[in-house]
Amino acid sequence: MALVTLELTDFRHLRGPLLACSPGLNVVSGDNASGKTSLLEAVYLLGRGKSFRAARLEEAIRRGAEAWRVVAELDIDGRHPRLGIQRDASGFSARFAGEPVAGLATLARALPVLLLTPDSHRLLDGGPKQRRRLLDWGLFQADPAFIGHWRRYDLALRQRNAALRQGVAARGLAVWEAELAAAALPLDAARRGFCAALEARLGGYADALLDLGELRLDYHRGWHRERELAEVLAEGREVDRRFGHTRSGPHRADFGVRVGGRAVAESLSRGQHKLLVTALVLAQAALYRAHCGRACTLLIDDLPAELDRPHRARVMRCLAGVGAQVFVTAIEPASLDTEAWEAPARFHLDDGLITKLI
Ligand SMILES: Nc1ncnc2c1ncn2[C@@H]1O[C@H](COP(=O)(O)OP(=O)(O)OP(=O)(O)O)[C@@H](O)[C@H]1O
Repeated sequence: MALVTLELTDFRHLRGPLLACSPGLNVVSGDNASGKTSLLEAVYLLGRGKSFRAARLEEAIRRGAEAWRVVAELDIDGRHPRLGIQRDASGFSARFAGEPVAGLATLARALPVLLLTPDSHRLLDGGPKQRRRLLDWGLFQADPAFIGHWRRYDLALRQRNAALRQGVAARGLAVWEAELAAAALPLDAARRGFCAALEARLGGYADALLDLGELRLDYHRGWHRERELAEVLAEGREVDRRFGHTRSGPHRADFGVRVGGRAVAESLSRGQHKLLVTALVLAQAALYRAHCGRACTLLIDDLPAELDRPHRARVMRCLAGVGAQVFVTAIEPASLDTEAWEAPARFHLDDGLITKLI
């Protein structure tokens, strides 16, 4: 799975010809505000249908224009379908292989993208939502049944929350609690298994990038580890009523990384933090490959930031070995060691104008 070509129309200030991408490394260089992050944003939008930097997609419409469009030719096991997205006055729409796309799941399957930005440290030291998303994206890709488990649980959760707010009596709540507890089981089992697989890969990448010593990934399922969820929900009814929502269950799941027995937030430098998050994303890309038998597309914004030359070289070597299509941005392309890559594509940006360097 890879982007073969990319065509941008009125997407922020980006302009230029159809871009022929490498299935391996793509280096995107340019000064500050030249459009490097915008280029990654366009690719991310193709695979996720959401931006990582703007809540409102109309913000990306070039000033003075009425719509933006991003179209790519993909390579999926030798087939070459087109994937196109646009945001115009009527909203966001997408087409894949000539058909309108109804949900984001189609985009995510067509172009699996993973992202690393200078803000990605939040994955480890921010709230649990991003970590749950990481697990669920991986499971969504790896296990066709996962989305069904997730939807069943989500529906039961919304029903119980609505019942709590409507003051439904205990007997009525118990019906949703039984369903919630049943729906929680496959979700929890899938996440637990995924965390174990992620931990196994993470150790290898963390060793290659950081020399930290023993590293643990602790999975928290979202309710007391020795209790049945139905019991916990029944006991917590009155407090849940006051809060207006369900406080226990897989929607509160999380994981944490510990190094030498200590939480990472307490013990690592910023550079080490970045390397550990990089190791986590590499582990995710490797797992995607192992589960799906294909490459995903890795987007890395400002790779050199906060890393010294030896560590940048280590990251580039690990990236070359993970078997993904990679887009990296850098102000100075010479700061990236591309020796391990065959025929990287190089793009340069100058105030939004993209040129491919030969
Ligand atoms: N809707 C838009 N229309 C036109 N130009 C836009 C729009 N949105 C953003 N820009 C321009 O894009 C520029 C920012 O681009 P971007 O953040 O992609 O640059 P960058 O190369 O990643 O920068 P840095 O290296 O500083 O992070 C801004 O200067 C802004 O003027």
